[in-house]
Amino acid sequence: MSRQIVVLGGDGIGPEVTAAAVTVLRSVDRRFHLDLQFAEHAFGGAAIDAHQEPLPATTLAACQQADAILLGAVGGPKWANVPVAIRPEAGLLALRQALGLYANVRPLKVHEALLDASPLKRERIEGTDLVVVRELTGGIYFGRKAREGGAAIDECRYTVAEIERVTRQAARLARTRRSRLCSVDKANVLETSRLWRETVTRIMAAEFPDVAIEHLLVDAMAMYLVSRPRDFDVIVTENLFGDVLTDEAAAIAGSLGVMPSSSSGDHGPALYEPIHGSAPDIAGQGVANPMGTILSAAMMLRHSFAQEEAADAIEGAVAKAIAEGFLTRDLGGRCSTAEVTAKVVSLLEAHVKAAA
Ligand SMILES: NC(=O)c1ccc[n+]([C@@H]2O[C@H](COP(=O)([O-])OP(=O)(O)OC[C@H]3O[C@@H](n4cnc5c(N)ncnc54)[C@H](O)[C@@H]3O)[C@@H](O)[C@H]2O)c1
Ligand SMILES: CC(C)[C@H](C(=O)O)[C@@H](O)C(=O)O
Ligand SMILES: [Mg+2]
Repeated sequence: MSRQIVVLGGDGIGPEVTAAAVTVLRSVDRRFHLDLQFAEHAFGGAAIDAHQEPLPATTLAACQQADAILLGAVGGPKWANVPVAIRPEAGLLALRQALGLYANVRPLKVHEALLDASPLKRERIEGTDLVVVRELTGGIYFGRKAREGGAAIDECRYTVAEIERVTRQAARLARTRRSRLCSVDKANVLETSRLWRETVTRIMAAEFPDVAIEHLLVDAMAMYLVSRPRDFDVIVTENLFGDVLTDEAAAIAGSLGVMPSSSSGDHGPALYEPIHGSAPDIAGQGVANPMGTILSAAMMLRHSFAQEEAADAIEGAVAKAIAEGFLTRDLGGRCSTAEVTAKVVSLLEAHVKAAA
């Protein structure tokens, strides 16, 4: 049974990091016989250039029929002035919405060898192991947007059902970990946040009495995340807060370049992408850190294809490459994208031979 993976490289360093992850997946495939098939499709700014729209119908149809999707990143200065409705980022939001990918899982585990790559003190961050579950298809990102008179409007709207389903995903994930959930909102000011807090409280009491729940305001959370990150297990929050807090969390990991993610809904294929953007400042130089995308590919093997062993092998190889100092510039190293990728592949091959 072959597995169809749609690859959306996108823009800037996007195609560089997806190519690295595909190289790693092909290597794993040779050892674990997963029968992975890859098909690349136009997306983001590259699709605007070729087809005048960031999410062409053919790309969306291919994604809908895929078993999983691997995405690099979209956007960049070249498309800064295209009409808002067809910006590269609008294509990404449209894809998330069309596929119903409401639960975006962004894990953060600090690697021992990267403790000094973080701007934070090592004794504060050592042992950090948390996951942010970011609501991805609601909130201010998808509300009504308008210009009226001299003003601009971005409506923030959440339904009870949207909050319930992401809470359940986060609580189920917490059960597989340390059974602690922290819900982040701004319930002292926002009506959507008051509904968020009420709903999370009700679902947790009724369905997850075994999972400890705490509620924090987002401004305090922004501070706790860097002052006591070890205290958190699973964090659940709305779309915009999750976007901001996870880039902040990347500073704990050492770089945005190492943070993976998965986005899934109740049906259909899930999407896997690093949390970083197209990094126009380093695009085309061959120095992008491919680890976030490679680790996203490991999440794909685990969650979409139930290939625990293959996923563990990739994560183990990335950890070993880090421990042996095969690092790109963002982590203080001198390796190119290709050198890091080749190292991960050679460690994977050695690992599989040793296990055989
Ligand atoms: N999911 C996505 O497609 C996505 C996510 C975030 C931003 N964006 C878009 O990307 C464009 C650039 O945004 P930005 O500059 O604010 O954020 P960015 O994440 O692209 O870059 C921020 C900084 O981190 C560095 N960086 C990011 N990923 C890296 C990697 N893998 N290796 C080494 N360094 C890395 C960059 O060089 C830059 O200095 C914008 O158009 C934005 O909308 C897209
Ligand atoms: C590019 C942008 C639309 C996107 C977001 O805000 O969701 C990005 O920052 C992310 O974190 O995936
Ligand atoms: Mg972001």
